[in-house]
Amino acid sequence: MMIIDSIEGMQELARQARQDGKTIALVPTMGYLHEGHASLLREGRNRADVLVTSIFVNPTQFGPNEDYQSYPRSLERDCAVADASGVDVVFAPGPSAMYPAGYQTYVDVEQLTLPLCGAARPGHFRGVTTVVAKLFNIVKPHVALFGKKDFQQLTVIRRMVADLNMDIAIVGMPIVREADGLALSSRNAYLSPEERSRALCLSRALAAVGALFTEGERSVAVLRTKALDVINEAAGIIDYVDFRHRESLEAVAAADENTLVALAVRIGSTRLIDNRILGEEN
Ligand SMILES: Nc1ncnc2c1ncn2[C@@H]1O[C@H](COP(=O)(O)OP(=O)(O)OP(=O)(O)O)[C@@H](O)[C@H]1O
Ligand SMILES: CC(C)(CO)[C@@H](O)C(=O)[O-]
Ligand code: BAL
Repeated sequence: MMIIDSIEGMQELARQARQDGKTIALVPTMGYLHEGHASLLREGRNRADVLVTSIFVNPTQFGPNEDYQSYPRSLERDCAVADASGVDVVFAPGPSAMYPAGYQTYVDVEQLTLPLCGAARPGHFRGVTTVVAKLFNIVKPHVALFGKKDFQQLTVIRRMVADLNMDIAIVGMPIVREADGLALSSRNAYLSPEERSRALCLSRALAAVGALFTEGERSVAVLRTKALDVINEAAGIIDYVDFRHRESLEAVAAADENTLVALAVRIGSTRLIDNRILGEEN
């Protein structure tokens, strides 16, 4: 496995691979890799000749009062996970290589970034789409894989790829959870043992909503109240609990199989997200 930190080095490797007729898969990450990332890497391994993962904590997607500085980082550990998952190249550029002095170009997807995490984190998706577009230009993948845990991010990236005619297949991967239901997240590392157990309210709220839906309940007001009850009981601070169409992300008043239930909750100072589609298992 190679570790590349220079943009030119990565571009040259990608250019050569394409010239040799090889396909490239990219799994973009912010590092501190866990089993959720590993599931994306294993699928990427199946889908292309050359598997690249990027590790870059992207400053432009963090707000001024967010956790850019404290975000967990461990390149050595990440390289071990990447290697064990069949990665050929870890691309780990520094912030000044990605955003040199004078940098002033951004990619903005409009309506899809207005609700949910876009409303809660102004400017977040502008940073995400910008860095993902840059990574696509540097790594030149044929296919890129993203987790459904960040469901809105996946939707926004699909829109960007379609709107800007990027010739890249986007693959959405299922949410990987701990045995008790907690969605794996690098930010879980911030949780104390007591917070870790309260953090189960996210997946439990989604399960409770799913169970009511299966029993026939379709009123978003009723389903939402159920989720709020579960989260409030665990003293979670609600950022949003929202019911939206899975593709348009428009708000719905009555739930159906295509309804996305998305939530963001703070447990102590840690902000966690989770979601489910009502017609699906996960
Ligand atoms: N539990 C998970 N299951 C499936 N995919 C995941 C999971 N967690 C993260 N991913 C995916 O891995 C990719 C990189 O995500 P990222 O590095 O931000 O990890 P993260 O654990 O989501 O971190 P954070 O704590 O910042 O939310 C994204 O496409 C994300 O959706
Ligand atoms: C896609 C991404 C790597 C862009 O920085 C990030 O938002 C993430 O890890 O989900
Ligand atoms: N997984 C999305 C990255 C972020 O929260 O900034």
